[in-house]
Amino acid sequence: MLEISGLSAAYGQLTAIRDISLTVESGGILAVIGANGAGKSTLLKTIAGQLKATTGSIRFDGADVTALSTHERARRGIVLVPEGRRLFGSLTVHENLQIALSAKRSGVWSLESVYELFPLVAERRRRRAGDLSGGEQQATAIARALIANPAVLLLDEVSLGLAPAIVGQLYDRLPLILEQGTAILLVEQDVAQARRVSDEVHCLLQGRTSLAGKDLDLADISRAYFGAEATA
Ligand SMILES: Nc1ncnc2c1ncn2[C@@H]1O[C@H](COP(=O)(O)OP(=O)(O)OP(=O)(O)O)[C@@H](O)[C@H]1O
Repeated sequence: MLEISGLSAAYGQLTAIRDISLTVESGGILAVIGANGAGKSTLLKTIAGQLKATTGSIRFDGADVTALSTHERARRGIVLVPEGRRLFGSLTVHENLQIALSAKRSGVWSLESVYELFPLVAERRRRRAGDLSGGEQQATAIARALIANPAVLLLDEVSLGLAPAIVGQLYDRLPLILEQGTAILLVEQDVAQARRVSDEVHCLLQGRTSLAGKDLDLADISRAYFGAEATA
């Protein structure tokens, strides 16, 4: 469904990702791991169209979307939940979700069904988003993205700043999203979480793929994550 080939992207002179290739199938889940600054967020931003690719291609549902705008990619079903959640803090949870209705594609996800998926978000619907806990905000951000009925959901560091128990609860919802045929590409610094929830792990080191595959050995992941020198 999503096929990235030889993808590179840069901020001015700084090339942040180089020659990345990966594939995510419909209903599949792939986790991108790596240390701070490895290029994980850059990869998601480039796939979502917020950053222009300098080389390589992004194919989605059989079409080349590399040159399309963020808006057009979203219309086709590529939806990003950015790092930091970016909710409208002064609006209620319900209002934040209502805004997403304007970008709604057809599918099972609606206000009712995302409230069912995240009962805590439903309970907090009349609260200002800025007053919610980090976990509640993250659930709201995922709910907002789902309302668009994405074909592929890009999740940037769901666990950032959250207690492990909350992260576990959020990740436990993912199989219900995958069941609908949505693919998920997520970024995660926590290797154990990444391995637990994904079919496949893709490790970045200084912008390049250092390891990728299924059922990877922990020692290999550690070398790929930190670089060979760090573990030597
Ligand atoms: N807006 C930007 N302008 C310039 N350089 C940037 C920008 N955003 C990121 N970078 C640089 O690009 C590289 C990759 O950053 P990126 O945020 O993609 O890494 P990351 O793996 O997501 O790390 P983190 O876990 O810290 O978010 C880093 O060297 C970073 O300093």
